Amino acid sequence: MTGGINQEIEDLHWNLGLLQNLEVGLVVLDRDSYICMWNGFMENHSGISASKAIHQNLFSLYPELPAPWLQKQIEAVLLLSNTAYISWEQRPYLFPFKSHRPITGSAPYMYQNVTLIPLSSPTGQIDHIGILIYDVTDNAIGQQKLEAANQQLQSLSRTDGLTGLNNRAYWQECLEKEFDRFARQQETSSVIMFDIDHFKKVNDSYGHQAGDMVIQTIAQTLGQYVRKTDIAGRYGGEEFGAILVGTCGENAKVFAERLRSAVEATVMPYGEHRLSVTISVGIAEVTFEQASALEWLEQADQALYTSKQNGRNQVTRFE
Ligand SMILES: Nc1nc2c(ncn2[C@@H]2O[C@H](COP(=O)(O)OP(=O)(O)OP(=O)(O)O)[C@@H](O)[C@H]2O)c(=O)[nH]1
Repeated sequence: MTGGINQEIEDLHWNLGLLQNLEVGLVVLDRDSYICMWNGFMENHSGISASKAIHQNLFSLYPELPAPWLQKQIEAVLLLSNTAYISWEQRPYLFPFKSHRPITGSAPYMYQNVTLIPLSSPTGQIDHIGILIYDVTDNAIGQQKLEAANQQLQSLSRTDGLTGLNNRAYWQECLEKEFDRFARQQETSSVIMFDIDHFKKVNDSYGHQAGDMVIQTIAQTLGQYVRKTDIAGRYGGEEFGAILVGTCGENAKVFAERLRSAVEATVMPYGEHRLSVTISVGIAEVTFEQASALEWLEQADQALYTSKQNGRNQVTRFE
């Protein structure tokens, strides 16, 4: 019998030793949030010894904690007798511990997953709560880096390399979205397409590099003229498009005329040369008669063709 008790005490001693040295934070609170256990991990990262922490109210000891939120979580765990998990994605950390990992030196604090466990007494009553703090800084930083890389990749896959505008595939995707939005919300929009006039001559006379520089300059002008909500793109070699969100055909014509005259007035120095070009523009407003975004685009393209036919350097609205 005595041996049994001795064995139990020994087991308890071992268990406490393990909990004390666990690479996980362990805090046990009573129903009034007074600390009953504060393991080595908590001591190391908080700088507060167990002898100082135990018998203290957690929220008095740690005023930085999000008290109303944590109290609500604790109450729910005690009431429902259910374990609660809080991931770093919901709340990056509970205890404001510094990150000590050398490879994640960029993390200002330790990211934490937190588990709240209801603890029952020998009589079966839930009168304590265990808080486990897992240091997930490496995972969190890894995931954040991956997300940033994905975002960068996505942005690259949508961007035209020469001009920095949206590329054709992404721009067309936006046009389709705008067409669907019109079907749902009936808010008008217009699309403009434009093409640099006699661009072949620029390449032939000054070389491909000069041609590229002209394309970049026109793209910049377009970028300066569109609103933040508009979507500008490079459709092809020297052809551009812009979705003028919430703009009727009449106002799109005013916009296009301004853009046309700005391009005409732009002088582009290239070596000892001063280059200038003009653009032909086509406009189409979205309508219920169009069966698809493609038909909407084709109407703008037809209007652009009319501008070319009628002598270039002009704006035509599809009627
Ligand atoms: N420098 C450069 N040239 C390009 C690029 N993409 C297409 N081009 C050139 O753009 C020219 C387009 O010529 P065309 O389609 O005949 O039209 P244009 O000379 O502009 O004449 P119009 O459109 O009828 O006024 C071709 O010479 C293409 O090689 C590019 O990225 N850079």
